[in-house]
Amino acid sequence: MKYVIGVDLGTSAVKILLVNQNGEVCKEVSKSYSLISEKSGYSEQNPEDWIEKTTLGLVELVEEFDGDVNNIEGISFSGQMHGLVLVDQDKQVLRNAILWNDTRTTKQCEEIYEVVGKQRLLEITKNPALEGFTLPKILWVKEHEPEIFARSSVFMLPKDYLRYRMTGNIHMDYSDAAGTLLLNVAKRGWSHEILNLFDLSPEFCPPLVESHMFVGNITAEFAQTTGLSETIKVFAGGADNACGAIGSGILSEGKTLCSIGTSGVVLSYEERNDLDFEGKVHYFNHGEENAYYTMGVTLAAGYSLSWFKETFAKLDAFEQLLEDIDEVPVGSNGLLFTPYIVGERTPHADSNIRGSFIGIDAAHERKHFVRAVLEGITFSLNESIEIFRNSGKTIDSIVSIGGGAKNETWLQMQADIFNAKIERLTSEQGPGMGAAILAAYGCDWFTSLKECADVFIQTSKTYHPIPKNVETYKNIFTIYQQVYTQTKMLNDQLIKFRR
Ligand SMILES: Nc1ncnc2c1ncn2[C@@H]1O[C@H](COP(=O)(O)OP(=O)(O)O)[C@@H](O)[C@H]1O
Ligand SMILES: O=C(CO)[C@@H](O)[C@H](O)COP(=O)(O)O
Repeated sequence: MKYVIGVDLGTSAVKILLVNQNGEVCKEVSKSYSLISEKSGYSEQNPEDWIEKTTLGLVELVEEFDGDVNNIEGISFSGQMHGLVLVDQDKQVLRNAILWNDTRTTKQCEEIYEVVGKQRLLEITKNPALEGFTLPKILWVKEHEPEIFARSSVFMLPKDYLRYRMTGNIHMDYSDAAGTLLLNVAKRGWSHEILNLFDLSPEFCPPLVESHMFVGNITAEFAQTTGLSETIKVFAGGADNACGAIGSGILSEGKTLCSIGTSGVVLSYEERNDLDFEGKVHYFNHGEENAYYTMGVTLAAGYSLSWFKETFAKLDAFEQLLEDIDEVPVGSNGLLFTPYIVGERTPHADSNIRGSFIGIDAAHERKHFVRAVLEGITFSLNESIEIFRNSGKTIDSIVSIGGGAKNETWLQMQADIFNAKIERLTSEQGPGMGAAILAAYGCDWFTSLKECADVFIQTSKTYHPIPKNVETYKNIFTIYQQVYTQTKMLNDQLIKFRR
């Protein structure tokens, strides 16, 4: 039997899957790392933590593998998007990576609109200037840490840096490059127009490759440290959402994905690169050649739940925290939560807005708050689904993945709030599975990603909307949608008190 490895370099942890030729997950390893948040709006990670934890994970995986390591033929990657890693001439990391959920760059986003023009930016990159994207982070370092910027020779995204440390080769794939605001998404090349406008040289950007492309072997040193074979083929990999889509079979028109990780996304496959969503949703290159996807993003989806757990129930596991939410009726007895705890992206691109609990009653217990958090996150994702439906898409069936797909009540809640059938897969590790599929296709086990996905991916359970709940949630959703506008001004006034 042959095997491939899918590495998902997430925000909360690196998750590594060993998958055989039948698509069975033979081993799963997860190693977590933390976020560094110096002040409100800042979110960083030390790239060395990614290397250390991935290496540890691979060592564990190889140690517990009872087959011949030479049969582990390929490895590929899925990575948290947009994070800026800057290295110098000697490829030494110059500062912590600034992550996708860091919102310090509102001023740089305004500068991008002024310099490029909003319409032109949309024409080239298909996306608006959002704090989370990479170009604003590059401009922030240029302005605030000029001595660091002057020493930088090339930028990378998180999984590209990990792959560089494993192979010694630097590349970036189209699906991840699409989230930098430096790529001409339709023409699939770095935008020299945008690079010139910001005085950035083309050498600052890594060579572009397809996600399934072979980009080298691991170094002898990395092979020795991990126990992997030096002959293992390394394939580029993709953005976590592109990989999540591949790993959930979102490889043809009409397929929709809901992924609840640290962030939450609703994503739809697009064959075409010339649709106009006016920047209301993200429009990126897929990990499949010449395909695209559109996507709405809730910045703090799983993060809202983990924030609640860390703050109010540190010692409980997620399973314990969620064990009594079934006792709380739909609508959490009038308690409403908005998950804007680090600002928001879709539909309100607003780095200043913050979350709220509305309707706190003396009768509410912890379980009501927990259920309200889950409902608020799901309402936020439903706003993206509404945008897709309003643009003419039919969304009646959604594949749900990510940490959020671990809980049955939450899956039923998704069916009821989205008013769509929810499919849970045998593994909720969509991005890791997508990376494994890229490696399997790269190894020529299959003639297309789709053929591989058909073998590797199975639905384990389907959740159907319950009409009575759908009706209740519809009514509460209209109240939820008002909270943003009703609390916007209050939050703006509170900014000066944030640290
Ligand atoms: N048992 C569980 N039930 C529901 N949600 C969970 C559970 N375990 C983890 N989560 C949620 O999943 C999130 C992590 O999901 P994951 O897909 O691993 O994220 P990432 O790829 O961003 O690292 C956590 O923030 C948490 O909110
Ligand atoms: O910023 C985005 C997408 O634009 C995020 O989806 C990141 O890619 C992080 O993903 P998770 O760690 O939540 O999976």
